[in-house]
Formats: sequence, C-alpha cells, structure tokens
Amino acid sequence: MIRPRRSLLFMPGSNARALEKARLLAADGLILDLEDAVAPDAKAQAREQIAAAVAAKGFGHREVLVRINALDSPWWQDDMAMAANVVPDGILVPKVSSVEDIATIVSQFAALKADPAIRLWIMIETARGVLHAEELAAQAQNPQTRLAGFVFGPNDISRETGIRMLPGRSTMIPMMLNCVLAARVHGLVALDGPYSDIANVDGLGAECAQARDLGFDGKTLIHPGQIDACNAAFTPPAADVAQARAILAAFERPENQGRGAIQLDGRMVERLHAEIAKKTIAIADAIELAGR
Ligand SMILES: CC(C)(COP(=O)(O)OP(=O)(O)OC[C@H]1O[C@@H](n2cnc3c(N)ncnc32)[C@H](O)[C@@H]1OP(=O)(O)O)[C@@H](O)C(=O)NCCC(=O)NCCSC(=O)C[C@H](O)C(=O)O
Ligand SMILES: [Mg+2]
Repeated sequence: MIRPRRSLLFMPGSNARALEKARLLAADGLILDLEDAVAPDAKAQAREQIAAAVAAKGFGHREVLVRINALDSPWWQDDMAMAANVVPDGILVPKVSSVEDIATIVSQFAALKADPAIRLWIMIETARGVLHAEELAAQAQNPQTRLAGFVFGPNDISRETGIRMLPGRSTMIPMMLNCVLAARVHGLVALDGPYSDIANVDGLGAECAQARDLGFDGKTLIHPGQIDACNAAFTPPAADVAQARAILAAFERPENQGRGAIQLDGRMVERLHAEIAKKTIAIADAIELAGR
C-alpha cells in the first residue's frame, strides 16, 4: 500500500506549541527535529518533548519521523535511544555520506534492539552524499538497513560547497535528479528539501510543481502555511485519475488483452502507460483513504 507523502512538515522538537499543533495539521507527515532547528542547549529538553509527543500517539494517518543529530555530534546516540523507546515511524539521519555511516546506524539499531517498524530515512545533503547517492540507495537491498527514503537538503549542500541556491534552482537540479534517480533504482521514496521564503506563496507553488516534475514523491516544509499548496501540487488532478482509470479499463477489454499498444481517445497508449496509471490511482486512493 502506497502512503501519501506529499508534504512532510519539519518542526523543532524544542517548540512545544508546534508539537501540540501537529495532530491537527493537514500534512501527510511530520518531522520532529532534534538537529538544526534546535540549539545545543535545548537538545535534551527537545528530546524529552519529542519522546512525550510520540509516546502520546494520536497522529492519525500522519507519518512521524524524528530527525536525530548527525553521527559526528555528541547527541545522536541519545537521540536514537529515545527513538527506540517510543517507536516513531522512522528516524531521519542528517548528513549521511557513506555506506559506513549507514553501517554505524544499523549497528546502533541492533545494539538498542530497536523495533523493526522504525524505518531509516537519510538526508542527502553533503557533497559526498550526492556523489554516492546510488551506492547509499543500494543499501536498501539489505533489509537490516531499514532504508526507506531520501530527503534532499539544499541548505547544507550550499553551505558545504558554495553552490548557491537560486530562484528556479538551476544550480541544484543536477543534484536533485541524481537523488531521485538513485532512489528510483532501489525503490526508495525521494522527498525534496524545504523552501525557506515563508511569505512567498507563488515561489512555494513553483518550487512544489518543479519538485513534482523532477520526480520527487513530496516535499519537506517548514511552516504550516505551506501545507495546502504542497498537497495541491502533489495530488494527482481528478482528470489524470480519470484518464488513468480509462487506460486500465481499455487494456482490460477482451480485444486488447494481447496488445501492447492501443489507441485511446486519439492517442497511442502502451502498457508502460498502464503502469504509470496504476501508480497514479494508487496515490489518489491512498490520499482518499487518509481522508485528505
Ligand atoms: C520559521 C519559524 C521559526 C517561524 O515561526 P513563527 O515566527 O512562530 O511563525 P508564525 O508566527 O507564522 O507561526 C504561526 C503559527 O504556526 C505555528 N508554527 C510555525 N511553524 C511551525 C511548524 N514548523 N510546525 C508546527 N507549527 C508551526 C506557530 O507555533 C504558530 O502557532 P500559534 O501559536 O498557534 O499561532 C517556524 O516556522 C519554524 O521553526 N519552522 C521549522 C524550522 C525547522 O524545523 N527547520 C529545520 C528543517 S529545514 C532544514 O533543516 C534544512 C535541510 O536540512 C537542508 O540542509 O536543506
Ligand atoms: Mg540540513
């Protein structure tokens, strides 16, 4: 069953008000952050608040990820221990750059005897991470890694490399595509990074549409005001869903059973389009099932 992942909203674990609001928001998922949105002095308190929020449950269909601190920080092991206790849907590990990083996380899962239901998500946000994206994604072939998806991190890439984040994202597109392609080869979910200009509604809409067109499954967000536009961009339009159903119905007809290509409403349709149609319908059904 496909899970809708159009919109995953970051919120600082130190912000009690944000955590409280999380259960009412229309986001498909929530990323409770212990890393960059939380100051060093607030890490312990944020960890406790996230533990209490996840343990209290009540998030409905929303997927809940906890972003832990990076593996070179003094906090990540305590963060993982907390996650192992309260069992979110997944942990999101920032700045993962090598297969060895994933092995370190897997060892820690094992040491904690962490519930296998906790999936692993990694941020692709270092130069090495981008260059090794396919090698990292291939780790999903080993079930012990629990690897479920990538989250693209343009801010850290820009910080490390000097590659600038420009309107239209021309400088980021090659890296974004590398991330999406690596994810697709190994069956992972790929989520785009956040858009920081909270007040710029048109800019957000354009970036969501671009992320969708580049193949991302959804986008990470930083403010509740961004959720509706993001959901709209990643929801298959009703006309596309109707067309997808028509394609499947056409291939079901007895006269088309043995055919690879048919004509539908004046257009050539092949069985590969039926595969695309099945995915469109699965996403639309999952969104409907989630009641959003
Ligand atoms: C950016 C913010 C600090 C702005 O906060 P604020 O000034 O409080 O905004 P508003 O006054 O407009 O807030 C209105 C109400 O909405 C709630 N709110 C705000 N943001 C969130 C949120 N993210 N989740 C849930 N609720 C939120 C406020 O509490 C207000 O509520 P109310 O009191 O009822 O009116 C803030 O938006 C924020 O902290 N955003 C998240 C920042 C974050 O998590 N950053 C880390 C992820 S991005 C990243 O790491 C980059 C990546 O790794 C890379 O490298 O690219
Ligand atoms: Mg980052």
